[in-house]
Amino acid sequence: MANYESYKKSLAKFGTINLSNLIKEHFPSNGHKKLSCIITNPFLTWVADVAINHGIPCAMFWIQPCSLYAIYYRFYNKLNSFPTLTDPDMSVELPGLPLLHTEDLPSYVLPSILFGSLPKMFSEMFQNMKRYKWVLGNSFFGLEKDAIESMADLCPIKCIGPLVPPSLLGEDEDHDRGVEMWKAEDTCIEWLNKEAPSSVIYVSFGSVVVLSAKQMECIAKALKNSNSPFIWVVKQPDLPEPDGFLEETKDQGVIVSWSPQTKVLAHPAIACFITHCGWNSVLETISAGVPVIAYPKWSDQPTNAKLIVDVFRIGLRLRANQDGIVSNEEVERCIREIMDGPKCVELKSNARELRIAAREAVAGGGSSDKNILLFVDEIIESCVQLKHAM
Ligand SMILES: O=c1ccn([C@@H]2O[C@H](COP(=O)(O)OP(=O)(O)O[C@H]3O[C@H](CO)[C@@H](O)[C@H](O)[C@H]3O)[C@@H](O)[C@H]2O)c(=O)[nH]1
Repeated sequence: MANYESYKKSLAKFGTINLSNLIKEHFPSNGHKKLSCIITNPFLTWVADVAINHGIPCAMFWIQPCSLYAIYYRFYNKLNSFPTLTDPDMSVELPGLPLLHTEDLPSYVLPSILFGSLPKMFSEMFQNMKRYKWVLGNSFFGLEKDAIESMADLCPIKCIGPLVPPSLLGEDEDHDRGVEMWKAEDTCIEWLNKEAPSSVIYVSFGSVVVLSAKQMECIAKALKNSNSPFIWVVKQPDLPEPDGFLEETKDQGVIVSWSPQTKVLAHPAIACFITHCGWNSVLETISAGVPVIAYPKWSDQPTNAKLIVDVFRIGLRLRANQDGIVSNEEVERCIREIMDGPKCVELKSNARELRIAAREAVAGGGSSDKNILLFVDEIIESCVQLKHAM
């Protein structure tokens, strides 16, 4: 953590100097080329200060759900009541959101985790939102309508998402751009091609979460007992496994260290996604129309799981026992329920509807498309105003 703190400080110090130099060099104040806007993410708060110092309007691109934006804004500006050390289990009632119990709140607003580098940064940022002329969100209006509307008079957020590879939204794969964090094992797609439609469980916990050996064993046992084909992304070098798991499941599933996730989710053989609920994974599963088994760990993930179950209505949530472990029986229960249970049809149908809604949002004339055009118009407008003021 000490290293992370000094890394952050040095990034802010040298980032400020370098970005300022870059602007001075390429867009000098007496030159004819002007920077009309800087877009930054929420984790580089110093970028907004550089932009202000150079008289350039700044937009913040919020990369988690708008619901989280609303929660943090209200929390850090003390607009509503949140759990405290003396009342740690209170439920939180906020406009545009379902009633949030402690287990649904982002971990950073919990009284036990209030301190640390990220809460400090969020606190400074959310109390200084005037530095941003625009806040853009990686979501879409139809998905989080109530939360978005609840912020309209406070500090509006305009959604321009979902920002997922175009192939997930029905476009040609050639249009996909982006960087892969790690080299994906594409062979799992060949394996998927041989599986029946809607039969495969996909399991992945994103780039950060690492599960305990005990937890991995429970998941392994559940996958084996489900008798369903599976793809499981395991980043740890050693897979803690119950005796004989690899041998006994060699014809049932595939374990990869990193998958081509968006291609996997778009594949017709996928039936459901067991996920830690990172927001990118959530947007990807929504765009692919795949129902979810939610296993949130920290940060925004508990709230994302709440949204998945109670707002988007496309999934189920795993419950941990008193030791903090999700048992294999619990995982098996949710697998049975999502594959075959009474709610299965409804969850699938809701997921299909959201898939359509996501495509409509980014298509010409859709809500996200309109917002991005509006954003561009406003940038042009602010350039004109600046010119007149000079
Ligand atoms: O085998 C894999 C596993 C994941 N992915 C990709 O990796 C990304 C993972 O992103 P996300 O689902 O958001 O998870 P994290 O990497 O854990 O994201 C962090 O950042 C997110 C955005 O702020 C937060 O929502 C999460 O809580 C936080 O853990 C996605 O695009 C996946 O498609 C792959 O390509 N292959």
